[in-house]
Amino acid sequence: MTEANARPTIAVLGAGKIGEALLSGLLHGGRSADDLLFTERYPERSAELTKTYGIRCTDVPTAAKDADVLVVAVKPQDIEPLLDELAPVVDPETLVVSLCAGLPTSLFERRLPAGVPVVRVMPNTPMLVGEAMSAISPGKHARPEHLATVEDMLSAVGKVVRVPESQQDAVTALSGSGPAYFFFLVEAMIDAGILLGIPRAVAEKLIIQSAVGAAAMLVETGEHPVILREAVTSPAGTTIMAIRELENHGVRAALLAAIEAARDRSRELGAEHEAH
Ligand SMILES: NC(=O)C1=CN([C@@H]2O[C@H](COP(=O)(O)OP(=O)(O)OC[C@H]3O[C@@H](n4cnc5c(N)ncnc54)[C@H](OP(=O)(O)O)[C@@H]3O)[C@@H](O)[C@H]2O)C=CC1
Ligand SMILES: O=C(O)[C@@H]1CCC=N1
Repeated sequence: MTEANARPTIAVLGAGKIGEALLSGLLHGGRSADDLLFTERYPERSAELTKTYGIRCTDVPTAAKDADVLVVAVKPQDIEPLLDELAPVVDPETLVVSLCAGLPTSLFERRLPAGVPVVRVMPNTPMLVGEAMSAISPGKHARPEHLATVEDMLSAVGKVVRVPESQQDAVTALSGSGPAYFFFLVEAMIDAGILLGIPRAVAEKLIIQSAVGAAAMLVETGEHPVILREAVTSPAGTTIMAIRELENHGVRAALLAAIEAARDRSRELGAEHEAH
């Protein structure tokens, strides 16, 4: 890849949930299957992905030779053997992009050839439908053109922001895990519908469309969530009775504590690799 705007060949190392979401999102965003590669541990999984997306599965040395961008998408707990495999074969010019929660760019810089550019990314699974929120941070050797390449890749599957790497553990807790909190809320609200005697299919429709509508209002009006909530909350009406129960049960405090715990776990995942 020589021209600044040329499409790089991208290899996803570890095509699990987020790796598959990236491959699928890139294809939907117009990338050609010929410009994509992936590695996987089990032949059944590789065959399934190749059948679904028409993308070639390869091994780590071939990915390192053929790709301009190596996207590391294994679990943080699986990083060490992958770094052992990559270190002898990766070219110091190849851009390494890590999607791994908690792992600092310095880990990759220490274990891979000197000078290799590394960009740390925290995406999320709405990537599958082109609605990811990704935050990117450059490592020591990543230059503006590397960040531009990563931004170009990720803007095909959603929105992208740049953050200092010191904020990545917090970002992981907020938007990386964020979709899970919304799914949890939707699941609980559907249960409430069942409690009130609404058939499951109807409860699902009511709640999912309410979630879609609320998200669209946040995006399209640009209003603060407090203003939007106040517009739903009529004096002495139904909503305020529910809000009182949410406050009585400490839902706001629970969210603050939950997101802080997720941030702490991200830090812990990084610290587990400090000795290596
Ligand atoms: N899921 C999410 O919402 C998000 C995840 N992330 C990050 O993305 C990374 C992947 O997460 P997720 O997709 O959920 O995890 P998965 O376990 O679904 O995906 C990881 C995949 O990599 C495979 N794998 C492990 N080691 C190797 C190897 N050496 N070579 C090739 N393939 C390998 C795994 O195989 P096997 O199944 O056999 O272990 C698995 O298929 C994590 O680091 C996580 O922190 C970031 C943002 C959001
Ligand atoms: O749960 C996790 O560790 C990963 C990182 C962010 C979302 N999923």
